[in-house]
Formats: sequence, C-alpha cells, structure tokens
Amino acid sequence: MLDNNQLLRFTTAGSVDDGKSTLIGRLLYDSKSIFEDQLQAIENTSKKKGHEGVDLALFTDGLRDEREQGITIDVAYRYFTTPKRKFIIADTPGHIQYTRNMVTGASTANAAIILVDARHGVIEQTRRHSFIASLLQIPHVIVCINKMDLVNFSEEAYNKVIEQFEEFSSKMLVKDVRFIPISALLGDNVVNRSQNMDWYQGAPLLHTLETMHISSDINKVDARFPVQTVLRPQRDGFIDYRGYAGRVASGVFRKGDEVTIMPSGFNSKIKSIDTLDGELEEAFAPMSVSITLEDDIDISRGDMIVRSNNKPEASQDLEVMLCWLHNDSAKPRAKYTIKHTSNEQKAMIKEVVYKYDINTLERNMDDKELGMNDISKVKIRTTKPLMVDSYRENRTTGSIILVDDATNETVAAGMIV
Ligand SMILES: Nc1nc2c(ncn2[C@@H]2O[C@H](COP(=O)(O)OP(=O)(O)OP(=O)(O)O)[C@@H](O)[C@H]2O)c(=O)[nH]1
Repeated sequence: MLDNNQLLRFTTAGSVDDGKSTLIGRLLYDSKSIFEDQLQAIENTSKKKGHEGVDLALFTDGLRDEREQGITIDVAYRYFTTPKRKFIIADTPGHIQYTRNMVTGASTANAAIILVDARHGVIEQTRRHSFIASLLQIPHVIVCINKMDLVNFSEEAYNKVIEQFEEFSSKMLVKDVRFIPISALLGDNVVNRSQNMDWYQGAPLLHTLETMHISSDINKVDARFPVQTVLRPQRDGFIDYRGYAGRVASGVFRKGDEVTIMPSGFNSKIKSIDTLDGELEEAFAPMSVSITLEDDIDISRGDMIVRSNNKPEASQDLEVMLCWLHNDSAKPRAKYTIKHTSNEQKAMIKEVVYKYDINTLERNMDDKELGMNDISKVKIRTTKPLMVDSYRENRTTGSIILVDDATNETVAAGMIV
C-alpha cells in the first residue's frame, strides 16, 4: 500500500538564484494548491509589475516579508495539499545563515530538495547543503537540476551534474538520492512531464513527492515516551486520575505493556492510554496522549517511559555532532542549558574533538573554535543523566539543543553520535 495520505515534510536548499522561490511557486501554481482569491491577487500584482503570466516568486513573497520584518523566524512553513498527500515545505533562505536555517528547517524533514543550476553544476553550496542533509539523516534527497531551458534541455549537461554530485556524495550517508531535470520557470518536470526532455524516463517532482514511501523512515521499534506534564488528581480537575501527558517520540505503546520509568528505573504496566476523544489500545509516534500506570510511581516532567525490554542509555557524557547556530562563538568550558526531549539540564562543552571543513569534508583536528555555521564533533558533560539514543537510531531522542542561560537564545543543535 502506498502511504499516500501521510504528511510529507520537505525542505528546499540551494544557493541564491538557483530558483527556490520559482520552484515553490510553480509547485503551488501547477498543482492548483492555492486559493482562487490568492491566485487572483498574484495575477494582478504580476500584471502590474509588467510580468508576462504570473511572477512565481510572489508565492513565497508573503513568507519573505514576514521574515524581513520579524527576523524572529528564520524558517517559514508553507502547507499545501494535493488529492494524494499533504505537504509542509520548510522554506529556508539560501544565504548567510544557511547551516542554521537548514538545521532548523530540516531536522524533521522526510525529504530535502537540493537545487542545482544546470549551467553551473555542483558548487560549494551544493556540497554544504548535501552534507548537512546527510548529517541530519534526511531519508530522501532529490537533486533538482534546474534551468534546463538555459542549457537547451541537454541530457549531457544533466548527466554531468549527476556525475559531479555522485563523486562527492559517495563519502556521505544519504540512502535515497534521485535526480530530476527541471525548469522551474517553464514548469518542465515540476508538476507536469516535460515535453522538451524525452530522454528523461523518471517522474516529475510532484509525482515523486506524492509517491515517496516514508512510513519505513519512522522508528517503530524503540518505544519512547518523554513525559511533558504530570496530570495529578484534584489539582487538574481529574478526579482520581494520575496520568502522564506527552508525545510518543518513537515506537508503539500498548495497554498492558511492561514499562520502565527512566531514570529512576521503576517498573510498571500501562493501565490505560487516553486522549480527549477517549481511550486507545495503542499509541505510536507522533501521537499526543496521556498514559496511566498500574503502580503509583513518582514521575516528573523530563522522565521517560520506555518499554522494559528496550531501554535507551542513561548518560551524562555525550558525543555530539554539533552545529553552531549563533553569532557569538562558544566560550571555552562555558555552561549551557541542554534541552533533550522534555528534559532540561545544565551542560558543559568539555572538548571539541574536530571541526569539519565543509568544502573538503575533511576533519580539522586543530581548530577548536565554534562559530556560526560550524559543524564539529564535541564532548558534552551534563549535570544529570539524559536518556539518549543515537541520532542514527532515533531522530527525536538522539537530538539536543543548547541554550545560553544569560540570553535564553538557542546557540547550537546537535545529533548524538
Ligand atoms: N530560465 C530560467 N530561469 C529561472 C528558472 N528558475 C528560476 N529562474 C530565474 O532565476 C532567478 C532566481 O530565481 P528565484 O526563484 O528567485 O531563486 P532563489 O534565489 O533560489 O530564490 P530565493 O533565494 O528563494 O529567493 C529569477 O529571475 C527566476 O526567474 C528556470 O528554470 N529557468
């Protein structure tokens, strides 16, 4: 069965002028995923600006305005639906804070679209974005070779980009890479099959997104339930109800399952799984539920309910692939708040093991500074144990962020090795 109806999150990456806005506009326009009145407004503005047809970049301009005024959101999300699937696009601006934006926008993405200008081929930004996509273990990468109209729709130009891409991507960990030759401006192979590239046998972009299998990307094995809130009898108006509310991070929980509470290590059984709409027999990621247990155990926010026969590691020493996201560099041995699922502790960066040179993908063992956009392997020590999995096994319980206590700003995001 195709998992068509599932929500697919994807992010777009590319350097400035590769055509990201045009591509998103084309996707929304040709798939008719835009309301009549919005479309009318865009057509009117396009005409006023002297555009022949519609100015596709206007589809993302609303998002950009918001960004320029606020600066608070670095990543804008856009929703659209086709008869086959729902989509969320994390629109990450291509310039300056590329790493930061991509990490923020892509950490929950099922797929990344990496745009390459057919005239220029693979450039530094392509390598950067692909490397970040591989670090974030985005399961599917679609390389869209854009502006094919400017290279006479040449198959040779397309093959050359694939060759360049494969040359460096062989060093990375991306499971599923596909290539699509497109013209975002003219619409070739975006929603509709190109009439100009008979030599391309694959599907257009939208069809590829609509039919991509994503259910196997979810971790269904390791049952993890970080407790967000403890619902107490009396206080919250629940008579005789003591439940633990939160969101299933991964795996499946069933009524009667033997569970362990971490870090305390107490064992119990699931008495019920409740939602506002009633009781459930089972819950899986990313459902928000409240769980009750057969025993009365002292549990607080930040604890984790897991299946007893499959526990995460409780650790105070973490090895983390860290993306630095802030203008201020890391201060040596400075203390930060580490946020991991619903848990928060104090933490210190003990050691910078190495820093990546993103251009060559080589490890620099001597440069220990952590500045904006740097990606480094670090050792972190926390004041109390966190219940962690490796990011490779679990994108939720395997990721952390660091927050500066003084400013309350996020300074880094990391993947547990
Ligand atoms: N000929 C041609 N031009 C294109 C194509 N796609 C985009 N362009 C043009 O390339 C320029 C840059 O496109 P944008 O969509 O603004 O590119 P971008 O810089 O990636 O977008 P943002 O950074 O997201 O604003 C515009 O003038 C587009 O009209 C294409 O397939 N063919």
